[in-house]
Amino acid sequence: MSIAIETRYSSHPEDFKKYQTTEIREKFLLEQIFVPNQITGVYTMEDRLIVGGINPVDRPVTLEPVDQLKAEYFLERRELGIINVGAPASITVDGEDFSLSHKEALYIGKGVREVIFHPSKEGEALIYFNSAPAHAAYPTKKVSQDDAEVVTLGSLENSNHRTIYKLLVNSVVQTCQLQMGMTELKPGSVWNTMPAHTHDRRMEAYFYFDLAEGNTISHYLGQPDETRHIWMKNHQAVLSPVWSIHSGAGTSNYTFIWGMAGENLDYGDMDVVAPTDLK
Ligand SMILES: O=C(O)C(=O)C[C@H](O)C(=O)CO
Ligand SMILES: [Zn+2]
Repeated sequence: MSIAIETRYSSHPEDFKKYQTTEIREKFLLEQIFVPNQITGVYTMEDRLIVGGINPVDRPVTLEPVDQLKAEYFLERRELGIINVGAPASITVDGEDFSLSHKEALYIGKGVREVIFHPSKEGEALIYFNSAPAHAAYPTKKVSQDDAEVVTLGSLENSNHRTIYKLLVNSVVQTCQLQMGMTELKPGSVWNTMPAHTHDRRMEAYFYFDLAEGNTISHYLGQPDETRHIWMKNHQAVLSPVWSIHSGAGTSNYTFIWGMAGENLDYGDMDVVAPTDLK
């Protein structure tokens, strides 16, 4: 079996206040997303999102059903969003071949029976994925940065100048509940999602990458008036329950992938927190 998905249960914000560093890391941090020739990830009970990485090195890796799903095949009742964070990748979806360049995305709909991830001929194949329960079968669609809805936010003066590429969002591709995109920080800027926000309607997961050797990111989580932090490395992911902010500051700039599932498909539905109200 080349797929290993760990179950993680939800946390109550009142309990979260009592967690020590180790418990915060065990419950929210995904330390090792990429394992050679494996699909590795977490099935979180936060909106039942599955978050993980795929790293085919010297043989193709197939998306097999996992026990948590009790399904004949992985996408029997689910949709899948993938973003290539490595070398040019090739993926076979029910017999059709797709090529993804670095930072390109692919939406794969419910009902697809076979997904195969191939080793890259040009370097390391590193594919990040999110999967959510789905009620309808929408077509598989490749989305590049040119197809994305793009917004630039922040400023160098505020150390938060960044470009948000909304890749798998409902203005670009039909999905059931999944939304995914990528935010690139400009050189000299280190803060993402500042001002911070929550959205009770959707949980979120982050995956940090393109962080230069020797650097780290302090990711902030918790209710706005009760925050904690997790020191994160390149190629690590973190879960954000609906009650939690999800913001971060790096010791240099970086890129991250955000993914959400839940009540609505409205990216702009956020409850923004003034920086001076954070505690
Ligand atoms: O830098 C940002 O701001 C973001 O990328 C925010 C995420 O897209 C997000 O949190 C969406 O809800
Ligand atoms: Zn958010």
